[in-house]
Amino acid sequence: MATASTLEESFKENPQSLQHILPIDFHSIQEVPNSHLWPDINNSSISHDEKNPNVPIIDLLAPNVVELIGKMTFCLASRTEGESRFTIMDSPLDHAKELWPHDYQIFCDVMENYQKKMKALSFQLWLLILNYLQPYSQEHSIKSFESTGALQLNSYPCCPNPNHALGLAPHTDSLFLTILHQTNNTKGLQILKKDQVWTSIAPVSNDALIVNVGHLLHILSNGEFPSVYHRVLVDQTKHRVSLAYFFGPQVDSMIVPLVSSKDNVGVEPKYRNVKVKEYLDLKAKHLEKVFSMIRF
Ligand SMILES: O=C(O)CCC(=O)C(=O)O
Ligand SMILES: [Fe+2]
Repeated sequence: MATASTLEESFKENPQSLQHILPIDFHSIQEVPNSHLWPDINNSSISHDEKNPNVPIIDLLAPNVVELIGKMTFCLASRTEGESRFTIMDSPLDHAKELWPHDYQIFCDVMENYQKKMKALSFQLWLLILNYLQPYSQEHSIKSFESTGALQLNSYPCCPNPNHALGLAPHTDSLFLTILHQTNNTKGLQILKKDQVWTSIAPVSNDALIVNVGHLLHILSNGEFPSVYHRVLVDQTKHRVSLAYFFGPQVDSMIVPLVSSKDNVGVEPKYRNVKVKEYLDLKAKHLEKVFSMIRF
């Protein structure tokens, strides 16, 4: 089998995460079909907490931004869900031409511009995080690594029975950071807090973005920036759309837990070194169990 050398090839080689998506016609259904029922969405051990959790809101222009970034304890992060997804890597041109043969340019321009802005923002956040993790490091190799990114457009149609269906099943994101924009002022995103309570993350304002830590940053930071389980609920009357920009390293990079900063002297790495490609393959096969597979 050919070895993937880009994120895009790696996604194509590992389509497992899409295998259990069963498309349904949202216009014709009156009830959630059995294939899409989730029996325990609001059961007692996993309750639905409406209060906004203690998610830090960080102004990137604040003078103490590096310190504030270090306080990020919640960050955002199977799918037989009632959701549609469209993933864009680099140019959406081919897909857009198929969808709108005569009118694809505006969409492409907006998407390319959005990706460019998200890439720049991700890189800015990435440097702040590295400055926090390794404040005294002269090591520039990880700071100047080649990044990759993908933009995913998520659409969650109204659902006749939102208590028995999920928009997106519980998962953690894989790469370094996900920058999420929720539109229409419609909530749906929930994170699993340490006490095992699912908690809604309502949109704060139109110009606030949600930053979610992915598994690879969790490993690189030796657990200092933990990735968080999250899922998406659906709504009976509101259609929700979100844009998730995934930012990460090239698939041939090696992720080595950073344990050499001043504060971390004497700290043992909790995870073994892992190549991004190997990690993505393991995650595609074993989903969330991948974490225990690379933990010491
Ligand atoms: O739609 C959302 O709020 C979350 C999307 C998400 O978690 C993902 O695309 O990985
Ligand atoms: Fe996610």
